[in-house]
Amino acid sequence: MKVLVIGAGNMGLTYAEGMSKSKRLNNENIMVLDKSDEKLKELNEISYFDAYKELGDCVPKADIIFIAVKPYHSESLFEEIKPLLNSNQMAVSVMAGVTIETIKAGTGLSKVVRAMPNLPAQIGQGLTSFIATSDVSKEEVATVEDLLNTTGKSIQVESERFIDASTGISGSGPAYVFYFMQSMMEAAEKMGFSKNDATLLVSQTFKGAVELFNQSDLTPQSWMERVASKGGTTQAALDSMDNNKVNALIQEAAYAAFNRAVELGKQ
Ligand SMILES: NC(=O)C1=CN([C@@H]2O[C@H](COP(=O)(O)OP(=O)(O)OC[C@H]3O[C@@H](n4cnc5c(N)ncnc54)[C@H](O)[C@@H]3O)[C@@H](O)[C@H]2O)C=CC1
Ligand SMILES: O=C(O)[C@@H]1CCC=N1
Repeated sequence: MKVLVIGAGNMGLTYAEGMSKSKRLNNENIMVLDKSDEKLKELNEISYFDAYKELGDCVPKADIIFIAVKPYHSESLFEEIKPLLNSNQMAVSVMAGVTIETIKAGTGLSKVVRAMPNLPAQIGQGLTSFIATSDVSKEEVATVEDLLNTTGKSIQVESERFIDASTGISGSGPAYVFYFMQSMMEAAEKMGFSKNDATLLVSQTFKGAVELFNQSDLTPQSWMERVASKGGTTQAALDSMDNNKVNALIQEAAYAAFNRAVELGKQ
């Protein structure tokens, strides 16, 4: 089995690296293509795959083609790639908002997997949601699942709506966490801490809180109650967040990403 990754950016390279550790593939079976010359120089330095610039040199050899270009580059890529594909090949797209219908029409392929990963995939801690068309066999789904899991965990969803929904939760979600971290670091610096200390105070707090949560069966609400003493400091902060409707605003933000994914799919 040979896998080709098209688009060697954050996501494409992450998958290429993850898959290089898969028992299903060895390095000669992984091909990576990027159209940027600068990127190509970088790719040629990496030993765990073969780098390509021309679609014609690698697309016909691939069984599975991972598409990891930006959504707005998909149309031109589809035009170039379509004449080179055959019906036995499978496309796995990680592009936000690009629907299965669009991928099928653009590539002419009927075996299509649409996936939504997230950035922690870079350290093997990603979460990918995915859905496969009915032409993808059970064995092929298992293969794709194994490949996706080289970057973390995955869930197979029932309908494409959940791919767009998971874009609003897990796909874009790491940015919400960074947003919260940034705000807390700014508050720490305003209180007089150095940048280094502010960074440590916040990063270790996030790490510890997530680890506590992961090692228990408790809900976030229960953990909040364990931190907060009646009439104490945490309650003052939580009340401030409630008064400012932070919960509703976070949910609104997640829906904004979900809606944007749906909107991208209509373009
Ligand atoms: N960055 C993230 O956290 C996530 C990104 N995604 C999706 O992954 C996809 C890629 O995102 P990133 O890796 O962040 O983008 P990126 O900009 O880092 O990488 C895209 C790469 O594709 C290359 N490229 C563009 N057109 C090409 C073509 N026709 N042929 C070959 N290579 C081409 C570019 O040179 C670039 O190296 C996007 O569609 C995005 O929606 C999905 C989930 C999370
Ligand atoms: O912002 C984006 O459109 C992509 C999809 C999820 C994370 N990054």
